[in-house]
Amino acid sequence: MDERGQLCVGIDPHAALLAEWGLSDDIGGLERFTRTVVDALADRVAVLKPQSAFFERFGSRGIAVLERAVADARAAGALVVMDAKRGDIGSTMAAYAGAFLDKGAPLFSDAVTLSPYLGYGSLRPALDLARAGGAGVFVLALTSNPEGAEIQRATTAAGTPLAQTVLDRLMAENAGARPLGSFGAVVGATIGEAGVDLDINGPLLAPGLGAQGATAADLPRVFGDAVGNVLPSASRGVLRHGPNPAALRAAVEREVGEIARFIGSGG
Ligand SMILES: O=C(O)c1cc(=O)[nH]c(=O)n1[C@@H]1O[C@H](COP(=O)(O)O)[C@@H](O)[C@H]1O
Repeated sequence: MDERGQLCVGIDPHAALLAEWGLSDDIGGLERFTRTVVDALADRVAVLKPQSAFFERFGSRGIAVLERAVADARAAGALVVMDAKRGDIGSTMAAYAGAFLDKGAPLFSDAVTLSPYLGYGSLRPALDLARAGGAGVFVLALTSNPEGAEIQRATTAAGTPLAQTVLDRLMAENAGARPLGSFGAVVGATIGEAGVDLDINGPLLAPGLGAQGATAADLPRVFGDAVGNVLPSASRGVLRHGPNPAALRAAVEREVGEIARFIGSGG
């Protein structure tokens, strides 16, 4: 983020975007779309975040496109966050961890998104494997969608919002790490004032810029003092500028500039 600016670009090959780019909604279109985004941006954005679902829908050939995108993006110097939002009982979580956080796995990524709503402790195998291998995780806390609050802001018997309990656990995970720990939280840029303590000594992935209506100007209000640790993320808001690589790069440059203007950083 210091070197390349505070922005994550999501790779979300929606059928509608493939059509806008003049591509067919098939494996050939998926491959072309993904290759274009990685070639245009992986040497300049801090983080690329492929959304696994858009690749899974094409079966094994889609997964092969995803594998290549991850490898190429990392080779070009971008960090890759695999947006898989996995969550399961611990024994199955160990297999998900193996799929995304084991250095020898075909989909090994720098970090993976996880859902803690089967209980934070169920994520332990992934947290441990990330720690052992120098990778990271982003755990959902307050998601960008309006439906999230009903669960995430519900309070425990002690009166603590559930999202705060997740953030507290992440803070404990990151204790003592400098400059930041590898155990991040997902907090949508769309949620208004967060109303929770975001001081987790870890990165805060903030999707919702662009297509979901948030802008860089919202970041200081949502994140307060933690805004320096925010990794704002946009998918469609950047991707809609394709397929011209120069236009994709220009869109990224504009967004990084806007973010720097409002949060005083940006590489
Ligand atoms: O984990 C995520 O990345 C995520 C968390 C969240 O709270 N909200 C959210 O939109 N996302 C993902 O971020 C991307 C947002 O895409 P756009 O709305 O096109 O920018 C999608 O891939 C979502 O799955």
